[in-house]
Amino acid sequence: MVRYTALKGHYELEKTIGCGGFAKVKLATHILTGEKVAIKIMEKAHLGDDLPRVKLEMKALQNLSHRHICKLYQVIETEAHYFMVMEYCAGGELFDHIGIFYFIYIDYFYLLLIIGYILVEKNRLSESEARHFFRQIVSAVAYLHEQGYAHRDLKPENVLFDKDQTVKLIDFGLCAKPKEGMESLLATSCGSPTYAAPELVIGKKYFGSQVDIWSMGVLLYALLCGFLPFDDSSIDNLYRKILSGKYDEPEWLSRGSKRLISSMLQVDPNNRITIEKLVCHPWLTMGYDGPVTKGIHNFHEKDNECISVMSDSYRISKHEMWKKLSCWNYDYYTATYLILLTRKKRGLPVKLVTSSRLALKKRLHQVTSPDSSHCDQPTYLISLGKVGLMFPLSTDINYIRCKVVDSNNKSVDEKENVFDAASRTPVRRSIKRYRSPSLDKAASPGDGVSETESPLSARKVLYSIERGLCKMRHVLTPRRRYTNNVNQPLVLGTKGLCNVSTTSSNDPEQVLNELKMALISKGISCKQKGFTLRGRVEQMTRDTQRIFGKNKLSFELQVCLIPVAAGCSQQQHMVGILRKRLNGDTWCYKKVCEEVLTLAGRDLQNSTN
Ligand SMILES: Nc1ncnc2c1ncn2[C@@H]1O[C@H](COP(=O)(O)OP(=O)(O)OP(=O)(O)O)[C@@H](O)[C@H]1O
Repeated sequence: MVRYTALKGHYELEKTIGCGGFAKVKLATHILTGEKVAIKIMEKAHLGDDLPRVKLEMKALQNLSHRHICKLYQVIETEAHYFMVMEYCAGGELFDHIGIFYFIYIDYFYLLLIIGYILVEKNRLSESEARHFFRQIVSAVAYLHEQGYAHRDLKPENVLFDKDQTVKLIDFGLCAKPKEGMESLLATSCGSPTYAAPELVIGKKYFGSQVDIWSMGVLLYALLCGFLPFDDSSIDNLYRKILSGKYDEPEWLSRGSKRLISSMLQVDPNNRITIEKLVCHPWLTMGYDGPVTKGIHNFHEKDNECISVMSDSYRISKHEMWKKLSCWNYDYYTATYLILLTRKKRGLPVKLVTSSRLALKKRLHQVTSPDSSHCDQPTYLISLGKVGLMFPLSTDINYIRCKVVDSNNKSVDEKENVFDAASRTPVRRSIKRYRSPSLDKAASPGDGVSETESPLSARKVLYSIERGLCKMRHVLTPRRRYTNNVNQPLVLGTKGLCNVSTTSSNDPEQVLNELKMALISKGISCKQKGFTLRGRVEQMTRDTQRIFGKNKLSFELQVCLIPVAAGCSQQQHMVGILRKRLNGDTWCYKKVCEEVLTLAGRDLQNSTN
């Protein structure tokens, strides 16, 4: 794994959650607040001519502050990389709401259950669901246009959800802010072909606001229909369809939604609905008090509580703290402040990890060399001057064994602590002392080193660390997920299951095996880590091309458990498949998932009949 030293001490990196044409996006924890963040990592060497695009995205996000636009917290530039630390959108992509609806069934006994699932899991949204999400998208785009920006890459992949299912717009790499305002024409052809307006397709000059309206029309159509209005595997045919402006109107669309879609998908941009009219369109206001709201968040506001918490933590006056913050440098101060403010707006406590906890965490970050020879759990050596301290580092430690070692890594003392899970206090179980010949040699008689005593410095270190061990366990344990063992299926909560396909199987291993077989038989290379399969469509055979087009794609399918009721036992869980697109076209991803899940379902049924 690549180590990014610029993030050390401030963020703890976790898994990769997305890849784009320019960036890798990783999940991370902001250490001071313990909040999850997404870090977009871009390698300068790979950016080439796209460097201005990255700079534009960073600048735009520093200026924009809206409830439905993913918030930027920090920008870090090193010799080799750009890092953008952003709000983490844990709820997946809008696309997951459009749905993948195949499921795995076992036998006829479950037929009724299956019919139930068919009714629940569908490939398009109801009008009221679509309205709920689309109002949020329109709100963000109206704000963008008001600020003089056009997004120019609106598509379902760029509409994410946070854990409360609130829409967050991402990927401002193609946005434009014309110097003379939104009334000036743009010339750069950009965006995804399927969502591109006719004027972009023919390479005419265009208004940014008008191409965004067209893309939103395509998006709304996809939400309500479950497929695209203009689609073709040949790009020439696709462009021909876009320029004709002709698309099917399925019979389930209401008259109101047909009218709205048609007003957005006007080939002549001058006939297209404007954003001012869109926010109060009757279809969008139906069932709501009024037009789409602005939803502006003033993140650069002065909040005395957040400043006070930070000034206490950094041990500087509130005045000094605000002076640093109000420069809006998008450094670690800005990140901490914006995260605290976000927490406050969500009604969560405004607090930081205390300095003693931080000191412990810092020591953890001094970890230099993993060593597994001393203990059945992995052991790490932390350098503390002349002596080192070794202890097993694990997130579910109920016991910690520390060992003081000399500069040659030889043990001079060892302690063992068993934590009483209820009281969270350490109970010393045994102390085993080592006699180190090297220390013996080095120690003068006055040092007090004897057969039964460790050197003073080592003892001091041990006792000081011992006091902290209880806290360390506290720091490490609360953030455990239900299970962090990759060899156990992940247990999901009951909320926000939009990207999970349910199955009626109760055997996660069996589902995993069938999925694996299905991937392989479709010619998709797959890597397994515990209950997660990472699939890659890369080397195109004629067969895979026929099914998936020429797109490259990577995605994850994770077999997980879904509790049927809160606090239920393992037997009362349903087995589900959590989907995550990592890279590549979403419609291709949808097709792949459908094919694989159907095939796995068929095989499962055969194996149990
Ligand atoms: N804040 C976030 N929270 C969760 N996931 C994210 C976040 N930002 C990005 N992602 C994931 O990472 C993927 C790539 O991010 P993004 O689109 O910003 O990268 P990019 O290189 O600019 O992409 P593109 O090639 O489409 O322009 C997204 O599709 C999404 O799945």
